[in-house]
Amino acid sequence: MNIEVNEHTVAPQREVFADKDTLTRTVASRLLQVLRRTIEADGSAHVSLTGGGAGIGTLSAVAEMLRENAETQLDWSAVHFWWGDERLLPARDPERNDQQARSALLDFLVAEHDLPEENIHAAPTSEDAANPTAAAQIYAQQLQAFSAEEGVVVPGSQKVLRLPVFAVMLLGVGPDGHINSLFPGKSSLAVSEVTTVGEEDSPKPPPQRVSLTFDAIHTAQRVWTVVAGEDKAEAVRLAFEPGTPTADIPAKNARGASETIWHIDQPAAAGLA
Ligand SMILES: O=C1O[C@H](COP(=O)(O)O)[C@@H](O)[C@H](O)[C@H]1O
Repeated sequence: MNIEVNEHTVAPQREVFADKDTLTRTVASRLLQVLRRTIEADGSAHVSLTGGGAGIGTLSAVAEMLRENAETQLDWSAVHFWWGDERLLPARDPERNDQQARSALLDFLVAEHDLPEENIHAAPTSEDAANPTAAAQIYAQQLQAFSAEEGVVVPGSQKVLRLPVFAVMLLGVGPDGHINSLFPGKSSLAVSEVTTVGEEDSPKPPPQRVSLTFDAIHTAQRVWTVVAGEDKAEAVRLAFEPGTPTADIPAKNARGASETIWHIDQPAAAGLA
């Protein structure tokens, strides 16, 4: 399978941090700044969240900063949360990315900062959808309901997708180089012109998942990877090595329409020159 990197998106910058804590606190602070600026400019802001250690760590860091400093407050009623991928499990299952995000930050925002429940756009659960394909269709409809009428053009193409414009899309990177639930060698990598795709057989449990596609990722204004830990070092090295096929390391194609930043801690950056 040959998957082309979308060269019309922005090539990645990378920033290396001493440790995961420094990384997550820096990204949390930048996220708050971008949300504030986007709300000022557009009246609302959409953000796509990720699961995984550094992704959830970033949300915990946002919560910590809000508890520490009233200066960081913003109008949370104007912020909408989505997910780049989700595990097809029952609603309250602790393995769901949305449940982990709720524990780290979202429940706190609802309770203390007037985030409306309806701004939390969880992907379908296994109670909502019988299989990943059905879940992908339902999630696509949820996204479409928040699309501008004219849709969003995938950079460098005539493809128009119906989804909100994400001010920021956070992405974790697995040790195998996966992002969202786009795993190496899977047919989901080649799915285009739609926003979502189902995965029946993820190599990382649980097997059934729903994910945004590469095309959907490329419409995000800012794509920020958050990568921590020595088990990610080989995936990070390969992602920045010119000849690596995207089908082997999907994270190579983690690129945004106006900004792409890899936030990497020292252990994960060990293989970089
Ligand atoms: O399964 C998933 O894994 C990735 C990365 O997780 P990590 O624990 O290796 O950091 C995550 O980004 C994705 O959202 C999640 O569903």
